[in-house]
Amino acid sequence: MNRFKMIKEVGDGTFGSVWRAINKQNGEVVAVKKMKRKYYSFEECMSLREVKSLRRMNHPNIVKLKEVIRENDILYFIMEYMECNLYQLMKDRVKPFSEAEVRNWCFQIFQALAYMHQRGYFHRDLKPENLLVSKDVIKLADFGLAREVSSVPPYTEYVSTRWYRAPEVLLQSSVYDSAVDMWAMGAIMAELLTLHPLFPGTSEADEILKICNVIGSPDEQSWPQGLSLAETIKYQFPQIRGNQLAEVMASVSSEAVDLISSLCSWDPCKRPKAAEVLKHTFFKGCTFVPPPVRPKASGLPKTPPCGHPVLRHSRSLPETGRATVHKVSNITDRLDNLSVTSRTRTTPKPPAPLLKAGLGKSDLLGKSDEIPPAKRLTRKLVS
Ligand SMILES: Nc1ncnc2c1ncn2[C@@H]1O[C@H](COP(=O)(O)OP(=O)(O)OP(=O)(O)O)[C@@H](O)[C@H]1O
Repeated sequence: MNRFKMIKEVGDGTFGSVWRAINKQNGEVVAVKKMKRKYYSFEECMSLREVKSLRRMNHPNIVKLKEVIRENDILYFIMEYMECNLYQLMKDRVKPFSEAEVRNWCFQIFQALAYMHQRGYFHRDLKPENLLVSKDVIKLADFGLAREVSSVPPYTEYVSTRWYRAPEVLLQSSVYDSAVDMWAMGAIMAELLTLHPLFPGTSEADEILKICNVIGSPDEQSWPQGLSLAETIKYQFPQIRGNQLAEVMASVSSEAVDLISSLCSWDPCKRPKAAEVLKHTFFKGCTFVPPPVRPKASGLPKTPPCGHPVLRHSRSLPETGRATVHKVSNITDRLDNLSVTSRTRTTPKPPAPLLKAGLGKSDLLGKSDEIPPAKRLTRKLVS
């Protein structure tokens, strides 16, 4: 790690602290995520979800993992550096973002989601803190909870931050899919447009209550499977008609409200897929160019806002034409053979316990909301 000069801590999450650093060899500014627990073998690091999923992703709106380094049993992720996260941008704002800004960010994120969902992954912990921004480019980060769609349920571990957690996860369904990311995006979009979290539950039970208050309680018509899930865990939904989303979001366009209400549908099957969302009228005028067929345009200085062809590789690679193509494929190669450096100590260490994101216990059954201690201290518990 002495190749890197640590400049400043920029983030402290449950699993790692993130630093802005400089690669002394080439002067590149990078983000170094230093994991909090120790890793005693190379295999253990390579089986981490964050490594397994991120190394397969090569999309302009997914933060790039450049290197994985294990040194003295400490694991470091070297990532491309981003200036801030969406929560930081929101918390000091008085005036909500314009719809044009929200449209530009969300269009990019839905492209990243369409890409990863089509490749069989879903994120499971979408929240403003995990959406990183540099200028007008936004990228998905923190793949610590990402899952392969093809992985075999039941999914029993604690998943996602409560305010953005889909109802099927709150009701402890052991089978769920990429629709959980779509729910979270509905809540995030609404928060961006109003600067208030849409469902700021103080516990899991309160989270469901907050959802009912906004979209009304589910019934046999809107979500029959949800009623069965509730019955299984002996949970009784409050009977609430709910406000209209349009009332909660008074100054927001009808297109935005329509999209948010379809994303925040009780029934996961009724939520649109990311690829469908890109065609929603809210994104009218935005042009989607799927990554594999993007034109090799001359080097664009930065990610263009929606409405322009998307070719963001050139942002970090200021070459033009053929040279750009060459560099991009180098990056792909590098991702395929992601550089993993491991410097082990000679003294053997006992095997570390497997990384667990948490347990699936719920306060809906009178049990505590088992959130890792660091999460308890976050804004998620502020009502
Ligand atoms: N590539 C990056 N560039 C700049 N800042 C970053 C980068 N990656 C992460 N951060 C910052 O560090 C914070 C924590 O990072 P991350 O979410 O990866 O950690 P974590 O331990 O997995 O967190 P969580 O508690 O959400 O599980 C992020 O919210 C962000 O502000």
